[in-house]
Amino acid sequence: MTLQTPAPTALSIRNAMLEMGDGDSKVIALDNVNLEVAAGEFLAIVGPSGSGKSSLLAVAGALSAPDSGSVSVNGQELAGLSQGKLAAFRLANIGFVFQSGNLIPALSAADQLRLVNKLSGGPRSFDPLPLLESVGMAHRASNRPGQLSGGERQRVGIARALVSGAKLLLVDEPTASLDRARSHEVVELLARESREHGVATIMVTHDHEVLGACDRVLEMVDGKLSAPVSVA
Ligand SMILES: Nc1ncnc2c1ncn2[C@@H]1O[C@H](COP(=O)(O)OP(=O)(O)OP(=O)(O)O)[C@@H](O)[C@H]1O
Repeated sequence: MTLQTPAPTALSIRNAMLEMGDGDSKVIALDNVNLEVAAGEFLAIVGPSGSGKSSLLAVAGALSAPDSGSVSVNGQELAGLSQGKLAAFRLANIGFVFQSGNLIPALSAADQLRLVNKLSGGPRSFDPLPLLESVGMAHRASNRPGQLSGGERQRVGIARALVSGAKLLLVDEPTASLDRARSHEVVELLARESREHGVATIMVTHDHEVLGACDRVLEMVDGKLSAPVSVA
């Protein structure tokens, strides 16, 4: 009999509460949220507009602190870290991928990755090609974003998010501007990168067509995370 060691927890959120706005327009964006995501797991979060999905990504990514509750990433409790330490921790441990890929227009695909390596204090000998190769973009390494399709930009954005060896990847609506075939390609790529690199990936999406590639799907409603959603 082989005993499998459980994958380490990459993200742990406990009893997180977050209010947004003030006075009469105050809303509870996160209402006692509890979430654990294991290394290598690909989790999708769905839910209506305004239900708190972006707020959850912001808290998981150390971009906002919850009003109460705790967040830890790779075993590091985030509360109590100074702003400087938090920024360095974020750069080394958390990758972000946004809707449009969020690439810098003037830089080639290879230079997008080189810049992140430099900012995160990576090795001088860093070679962007293997990562670009892993997302199927090595042949476009010297192209700038304006010379790439939406799906290709997303691939470069995913490679860039993995440059510093981040073990937590936060992905916001990666397929919003893509057609069905490219959406599937991008989400399959996220699934593969999560598995192969042991990265915990949380993807917020409205695109129910791509949920089959995810290990787990949760729904957010009125700031609360529901039980798992079946995607069978
Ligand atoms: N800067 C802000 N000031 C006040 N309220 C805010 C602010 N940002 C978000 N909210 C409110 O917090 C709640 C959660 O918003 P959030 O952006 O997390 O939802 P979402 O599920 O990501 O929505 P969408 O799917 O439309 O992107 C909403 O009621 C929203 O109106």
